[in-house]
Amino acid sequence: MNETNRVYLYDTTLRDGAQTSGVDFTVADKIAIAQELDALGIDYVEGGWPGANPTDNAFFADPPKLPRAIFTAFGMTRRPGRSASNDPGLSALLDSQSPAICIVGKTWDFHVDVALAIPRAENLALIADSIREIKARGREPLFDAEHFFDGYKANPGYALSCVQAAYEAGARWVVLCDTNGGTLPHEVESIVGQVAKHIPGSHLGIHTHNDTENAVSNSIAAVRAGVRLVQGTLNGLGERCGNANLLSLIPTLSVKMGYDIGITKEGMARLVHISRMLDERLNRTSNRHAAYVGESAFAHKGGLHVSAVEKDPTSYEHVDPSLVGNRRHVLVSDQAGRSNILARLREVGVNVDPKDDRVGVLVDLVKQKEFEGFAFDGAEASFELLARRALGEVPDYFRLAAFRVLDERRWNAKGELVTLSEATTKVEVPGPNGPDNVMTVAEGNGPVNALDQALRKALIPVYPALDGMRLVDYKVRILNAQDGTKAVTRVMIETADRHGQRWATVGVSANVIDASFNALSDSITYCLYRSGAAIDSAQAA
Ligand SMILES: CC(=O)SCCNC(=O)CCNC(=O)[C@H](O)C(C)(C)COP(=O)(O)OP(=O)(O)OC[C@H]1O[C@@H](n2cnc3c(N)ncnc32)[C@H](O)[C@@H]1OP(=O)(O)O
Ligand SMILES: CC(=O)C(=O)O
Repeated sequence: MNETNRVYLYDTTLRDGAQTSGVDFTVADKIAIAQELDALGIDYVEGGWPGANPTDNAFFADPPKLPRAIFTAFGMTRRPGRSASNDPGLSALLDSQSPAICIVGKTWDFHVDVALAIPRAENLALIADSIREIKARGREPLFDAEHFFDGYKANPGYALSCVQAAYEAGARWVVLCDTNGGTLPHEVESIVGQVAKHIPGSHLGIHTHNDTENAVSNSIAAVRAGVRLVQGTLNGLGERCGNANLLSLIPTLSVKMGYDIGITKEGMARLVHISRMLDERLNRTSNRHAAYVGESAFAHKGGLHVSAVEKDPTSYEHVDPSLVGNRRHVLVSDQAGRSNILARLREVGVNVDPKDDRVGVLVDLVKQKEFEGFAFDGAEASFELLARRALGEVPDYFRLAAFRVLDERRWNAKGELVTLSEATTKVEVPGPNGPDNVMTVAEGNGPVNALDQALRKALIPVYPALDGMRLVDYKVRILNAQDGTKAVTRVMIETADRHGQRWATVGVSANVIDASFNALSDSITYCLYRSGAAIDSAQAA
């Protein structure tokens, strides 16, 4: 691979990513994320802005050991009226001991006039002096040319003189920033082409924002025009609409465009893990539809798609999902044909002859149920039960004879207003001498919780496998909102067992408690089926 094919990656998750609304990293988060980035093979890891806040100060005071990546501090040029050697902001960066320092500076004449309110020539001195000081102190200087594209459009000569000042003062990388995120790919490609006539591409970088949904495209356009360093963030975090998503850029630059980005095959296969790790740390729901790494990035729903994917996955997949650590999913819904059903059955270990009449019956059943309001795309356990029941494989572990739920709001002994629910269930379970009718009562903080508790009380003595099963998510959706309180509701439940295995079930009814019971009942049945609970052994118990 020749040198011009090498594109360096610079991660700014811990700095620009920290500017995302709702994101607030702890020092522990920063350490864990920096280590993941290093293990992935990112060239530069920007840790934050030493001197800007206590978290970044603590992080830079005791930075993680990164065997591979260049740990980088971010800050701004010296302030007007201060010398570079006596500027408190610059001193904080130099005190951080990080081997590389990236400083942001103005390149749009409008910002120099309005935000800094200094003569334009003085801004050039701010930039050059700061870069020279960093270099003189033995660090690698990088220059983030703020608002470069807007600046270039307004006054190309001045914008160029700013980046040239940085380059001539010794900046290893001059990073052209689309700070407001409004530049389009064709503009980026053309402007970078102009700049590359003055500063070699091997010293140019790109930093884009996603305000027109073009951050990744703009980065690609810049690379095509010659830049050899790309700044971005994990999952596209960043100020306002975010930065270029490195998790999209990495496979695109490497697998599709053939650049050497220093990421090994093993690193590439960790992309899904890294994306989810970040979401877990930030307590955010992962974007199912994220390119490459989303749960749905290789999910096939349309019957025509699945039919072809079954013959050859490349028919509807732009890359092999395993390259980025993802996997293929086949969804079952009213968009399904026989191929979806057969593929899903195979996935769960059921081998049916494709010509078996029951497959057609199951396709019709799924479509009818979806018409009634069920959604099996997302409730895979309910689909598996539906299929296995159609094949006569699921025993009747228990039978509900009746349930009743009471809700009460009252003042408790401490003078607090509390709402409590009480559920009574009557279920028929296998007993040593034939079916037993068990009646249980339980309280809960809501009707579904009370129902869940009452059912477990009845079932756990017979089926110990249910011990440790817990509800982890509960969602209600109104299906025909125009009917107001008479609307049909769909309840989706996610359950986990004590080993951390999770499964999702669905229930539908005009009555939300009834819909919840149906989803709950499927969830319990699924747990029993998977645990291999046998009715005979339950009877023995
Ligand atoms: C495009 C980007 O995303 S750059 C990164 C932006 N990120 C952040 O700002 C997050 C961290 N920032 C902070 O914690 C604070 O802003 C600090 C600590 C850096 C500075 O805080 P303060 O000293 O209170 O200043 P404040 O944030 O109000 O304003 C910034 C000042 O820097 C000046 N300034 C802005 N850019 C530059 C620059 N490149 N070079 C020199 N001075 C600059 C502004 O003109 C302003 O000066 P003024 O106070 O004389 O008007
Ligand atoms: C430096 C930076 O974050 C920007 O210009 O957007």
